Formats: sequence, structure tokens, C-alpha cells
Amino acid sequence: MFSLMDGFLKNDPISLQKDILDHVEYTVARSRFSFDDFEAYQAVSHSVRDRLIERWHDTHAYFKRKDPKRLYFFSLEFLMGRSLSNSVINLGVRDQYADALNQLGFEFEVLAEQEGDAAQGNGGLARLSACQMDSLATMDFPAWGYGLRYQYGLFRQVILDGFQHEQPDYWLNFGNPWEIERIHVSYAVKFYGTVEEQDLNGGKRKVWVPGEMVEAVAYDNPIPGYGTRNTINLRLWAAKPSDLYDMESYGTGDYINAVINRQKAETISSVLYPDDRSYQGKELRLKQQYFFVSASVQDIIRRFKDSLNDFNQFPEKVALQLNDTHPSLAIPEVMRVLVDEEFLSWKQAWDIVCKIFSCTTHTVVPEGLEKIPVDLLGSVLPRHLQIIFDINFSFMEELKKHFGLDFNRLSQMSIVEEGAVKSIRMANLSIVCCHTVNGVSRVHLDILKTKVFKDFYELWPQKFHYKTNGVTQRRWLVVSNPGLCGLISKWLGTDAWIRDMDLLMGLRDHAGDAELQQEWKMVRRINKIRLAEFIDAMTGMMVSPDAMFDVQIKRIHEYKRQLLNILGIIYRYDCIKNMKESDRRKVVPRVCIIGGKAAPGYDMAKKIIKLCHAVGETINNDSDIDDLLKLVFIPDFNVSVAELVIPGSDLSQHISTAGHEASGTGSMKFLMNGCLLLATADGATIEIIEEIGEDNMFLFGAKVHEVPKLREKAENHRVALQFARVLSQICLGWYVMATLAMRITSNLSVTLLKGVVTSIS
Ligand SMILES: CCc1ccc([C@H](C)CC(=O)N[C@@H]2O[C@H](CO)[C@@H](O)[C@H](O)[C@H]2O)cc1
Repeated sequence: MFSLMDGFLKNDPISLQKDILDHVEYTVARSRFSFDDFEAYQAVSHSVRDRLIERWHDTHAYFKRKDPKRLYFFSLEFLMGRSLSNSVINLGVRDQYADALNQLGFEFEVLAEQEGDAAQGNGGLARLSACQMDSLATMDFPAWGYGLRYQYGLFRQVILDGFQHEQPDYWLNFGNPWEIERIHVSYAVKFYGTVEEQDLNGGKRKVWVPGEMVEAVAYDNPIPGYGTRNTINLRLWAAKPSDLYDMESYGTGDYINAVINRQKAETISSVLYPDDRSYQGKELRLKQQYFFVSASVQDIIRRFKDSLNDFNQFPEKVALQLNDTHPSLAIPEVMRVLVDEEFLSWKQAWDIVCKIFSCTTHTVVPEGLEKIPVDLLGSVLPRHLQIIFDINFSFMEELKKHFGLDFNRLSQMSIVEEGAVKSIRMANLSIVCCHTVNGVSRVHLDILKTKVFKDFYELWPQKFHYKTNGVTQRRWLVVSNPGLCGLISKWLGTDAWIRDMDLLMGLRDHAGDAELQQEWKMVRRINKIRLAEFIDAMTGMMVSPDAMFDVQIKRIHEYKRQLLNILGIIYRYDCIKNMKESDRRKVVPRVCIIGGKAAPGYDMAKKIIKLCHAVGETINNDSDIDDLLKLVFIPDFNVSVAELVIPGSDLSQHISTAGHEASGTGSMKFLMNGCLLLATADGATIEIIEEIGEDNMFLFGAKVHEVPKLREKAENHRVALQFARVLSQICLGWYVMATLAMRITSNLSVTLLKGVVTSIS
């Protein structure tokens, strides 16, 4: 679609040097004759940004002309990581920049290390969003990503005495060259207040009179495709005080408070919620969700109205994908705008909404589903609560037609959950409205169909699909493992595989080639030496690249079973301790590497991190074990740490209890870097097994269908044990009581006896 012809900016080393030095002088404002690595990084980043902006404008102009149906991807989290290396590779100018910098006395890789991670997300869902944006751009989609620009991203993990401590991630400290502040792209977002009825040409209409207004300002992040000029936009909203409000507070002379009030507005987009487990029903979280949804919907409708003005054509021009239920307030928001502000009939509006929305769910366990207390929603978003009640009313009517007065089913499927805390089930709202609901792996869909959304599947089987997750080979191979990337392109004789992974099949013809195997091993060794140096720098531990690197890096969760990994290491340690010398010589030295953050409020996960350090303490300082076994916890695991660890890994662990990992994406990153998997048959791993065959990985553990029975057995066992414990305590109690009684009575009888004897004598 887009020819690769260059824009005005030239990419020959001389032009690049000039651009970089110009940015040193005019953007970073340092003398072009003396600047350090970080300033060089800033200058290079700005020169790359110029080239991104050029392609971005071309893309924008192209789609403005074409006016295609656009895809809008709503996500509260995007885990982008670093941008410099990925951008120069997708722009196809990495080597040119490396040459230009060499001639200026700098090394590209050294400068790339200067960049901090954009950690605007927690884990799997957030990184998947980033991989999907890279793929949408590379496949020339007219797509937009919408989200929040958090001032503080995911916390920095600092380990003190084996315990996780959270440090604020003020990532914008030195500015961010990869975003463009769009001061002219801003929208007012309303909160609180009341809903009034007003007459409108003979009819009644609802008017939301807000109690608070906050300004949403756009920050655009160009996302370059690989091997195309298509450069799409990730628009993130930041909260700014709105001028429209509390002017009167200034009048009161209470200036300070007025300013503080204004500042308060900015808190909405200040910090990312670091919890990727269950919804806490927090007011700020709800305001974050609505804030970015409202600004994004206003932006989309403004763009639509620029080209068309008939909302019946809206579904032909707009597709809206919800990344989990976190942005699902977009449904009542679009209804509100179409009915209250564009004066469409409810029916017209509902038809449109059902045609534009689709959503992905990433959760397996019902308790992970979001529920917003009605009181909270009613106070923060009074009009949206009304709309949700109206949506639920017509849904309940439809259900009654379908299932009759089956109150059990009606209450289970209702968007409104009665009970102690009356709540809105955001997943039910999403399913009722969206034309498509997808799980992120085949087994995930099975679980949704048979458990989580069973009723809905029986009602609307056609809505439920699965789209098994993937990862972008640009970041997770080309950027993070240039050695292997070069090797593959050499042996395939093309690098077309970077846009089409199926071409990797061609490697099969060379698999037996000793030269390829030698080169493969060499690449792995270089990556392992790099990883060993990183481990030494981060933990002070020297590990040998000759050892097997056994890795488990992901968020700490009980279902991901880092504990099982640690128990396996304790067992291995004990085995080696009790081994005779001859057997020890056969042991393959192993370095076990674990990394991952625990949600700050997740005590058990934090205990697992402490246990990992305690076990490491024992093993790593046991001279008897020496290099046969080491346990390393890598602190502050994030995207760029993963980019360094994965290419140097020999074995990676994905050992979740079957039926608990919706998909998992880490396994895919390790696989494409030639690392073996130690895994359970869970999530996407089940499809990986079918692709590569059981004999090419280490598979163990109960299958998805076996776990419930095992749990039940364990539960019965636990109850029996509990019962036995109580019984033994009771018996013990009885025994003690009896002994005591015996002793007392015997003492009593002795005293009594003595008393009698003395009295007789
Ligand atoms: C409300 C707090 C919250 C925040 C984030 C989440 C995410 C949905 C959790 C998450 O990241 N899930 C992971 O999503 C990946 C991408 O689809 C899957 O590969 C993982 O299996 C899934 O655990 C749940 C709850």
C-alpha cells in the first residue's frame, strides 16, 4: 500500500550525523562538541522522531483521503518498553544510525541502554496491546490505539533483604522524545452532578449537569510498521485542570485552595493501578476508565463528523475493540452521546452500538471479572447508570421471551447484580452489547463457554470466538536477538520472515547442518555471556554461561506457581547434597533465574519473592554445592529486562495450574529465540504442543479437565486432615482434662485420705 520511498529527511550517515548534532545543539541545547551518552540518546531519539512524524503525516494524509473504516483499540494499559531500537529497525535505518554514531564516537547499543521503559501497564494484557499495535501498523491497518498517559507507570521493584519494595516510576523525569503533546486536541470530561429532564421539541430529553469537569489533553505516540510507511497513532490522554470550572472559587480570594483544586484534576492520570488481579472498586480507577473513554469517544465522533454526518453510517466507519472490560464504559458513553447529544432514538443508537463494539477477555476466573458498585457509579456517572439500567431492562425482557421466568438464570445473566453490594457486571454489559467476544486461546474459549459465560454462550453461541495471542517478532527477535536474526536471514537467504513467520519453516532444510548448529550455539553463548554480565551487575552474583539457564520470568501469582519452581529447586539442592561424588559429576550445572513483580497488596506473592531469596541465600552460599546449582532473583523485571534475558535462556518455565492461564505470551517469546519449554498443558501452550510436538518440550502436570477433581480430592484431604487435627486436639484436650481430673481427684483423694487418717489417728 505504502511504497517505502523516503520522505524529505535523508538517511545517509552524513545527513544523520548533521541531524543528530543539530538536535544536540537545538533540542537538547548542549554544545555539539561536548555531550554525554544520555544527551546523545536524546538527540538521536529526536532525529528518529522526525522520521516517524514524517511517515505519520503521510499515513494520516493517506487515510484521510481514503477515509476507510477505522479500527479503534481501547486499552487502559500499554506496556511499550523502550522505543529507540524498535523504531530504527521498523524504519529500516538501524545500520545507518549505528554507522553515523560510530563516526561521532558513540555506540548505538550503549545509547539504547540510556532509555527508560515506558511501563504503562502491568503484565500480559498490557504487553499484548503493544505487540498488537506493532502488528496493526506492519499490516497497514488504519488503526488507532487509545489509552491513558500515566505520570507514574508500573512501580520500580527494589529488593531489600529479600523483600519487594515499590518505588514510584516517574518515567517522565527527563521528558519523553517518543510522544507529541497535542495541546489543541483536548476535550472536557464530566463527572458527578445530576441528570435533569428537559423538554425538547415536544419530547423529553435527559441533560447531565456535571459536578466536576477535567480537561483531557492528547499525547500522540507514532507507532511505525515494519517494512512499510504505515505509521499509526497511539493517543494517550493526560488530565489537566479545566478552565471551565470553579472560576467562582477564585472569586472567594481563596486562591491557594483554588489552585490546589485545579491540581487535583491531574491526579486522574497520575498513577497506574499496579494490581492485575481483581477489581477493587476504587473511585479513582473508575474515573480513569471513564476519563480516557470519554475523551476517546469525543475524538472519534469529531473525526467521523469531519467526513460524514449521518450516524447510520457510523458502523461502516468505526470498529471499536475493548481490551477486557476495563474500557467497557465506552458502551453507555456512546449511547449517551448518540441519544442525549445527537438526538438519535434509543433504538437507532442501540443498533449502532451493537454493530461497532467487540471485546477481548483475558480472565479465566469469575472473581477476576469487574463489578462496579451501583452507588459509586451512580455518584460519579449518574447518567451512565441510568443508561445501563435501561440496557439491562430491555435485555431482561429479551431473556424472558427466550427462557421464560427462569429467575435463577435471569439473576445470573443480569447486568445488575443484586446482593449485599448492588453492582454492575461489566462483563455482562460487554457481552450483551458486543457483536463479538473473544478468548485469547482455544482452551480459554472452552472455559468461557463451559464455565465463566456458560449462560451467554447458550444464548448467543455465534458471539464467542477465540483469537490465540501472539507476540511481535520485531521486538522479541529482531530487536532483542540480532545475532539469531542475522543467522536466520543468512540461512533462509531472505529477511522476509520478519513480516511472515511461516517462512521460518525453510530452516527445517538446514536443521541437520553442523555449521548452522555451530553458529546457533555461538549466538546462544554470546547471549548467555551478556545475561551473566547483567546478573552480575544487578545482583553481584557470578554465574557461569556453561551452566544451563533455567528461567521463569512473569508477574508473581499463585496460579503461575513460582512456588512449585522453588520447591523443585529445594528438592534438586537436597538431591545434590545427598549425592556421592561420582553422581555429582553427571549433574548438569544449572542457574535458576526467577523474576517478576508482585502486586503491592498481594501478600502471598510477596512471600514467594522472599522465599526465593531465602532459598537462594542458602544454595548460593553453600560451597558444597559450588556451581552445580544457583538461584538468582532478577529485580525490577520489565520489558527491556525480558529482551535481555530471553535470548540467553536455555529452558523457560510456564507451569501454571492447568485451566488458569488464559493464554500466556512469554512462552512464545522464548520459543522464537530457540529456548526449550518446561510447561503444563495450559492456555496457548496446548496449541504450541500441537505445533511443535510433545517431544520438543518438557510437558508435565495435570490436564485442564483433571484439575477440578484433583482440587476436590485435595480439598477433601484438607478437610479430613482438618477434621483429624480437630479430633486429635479434642482427644488431646480430653486426655489432658482426664489426666488433670485424675490428678486432681487423686490428689483430692490423697488429701482426703490423709485428712481421714489424721482425724482417725
Ligand atoms: C482490574 C485489575 C486487572 C488488571 C489487569 C488484568 C489483566 C486482564 C490480567 C492479565 O494481564 N491477564 C493476562 O492476559 C494475557 C494477554 O491475553 C494472557 O496471555 C494471560 O494468560 C493473562 O493472565 C486483570 C485485572
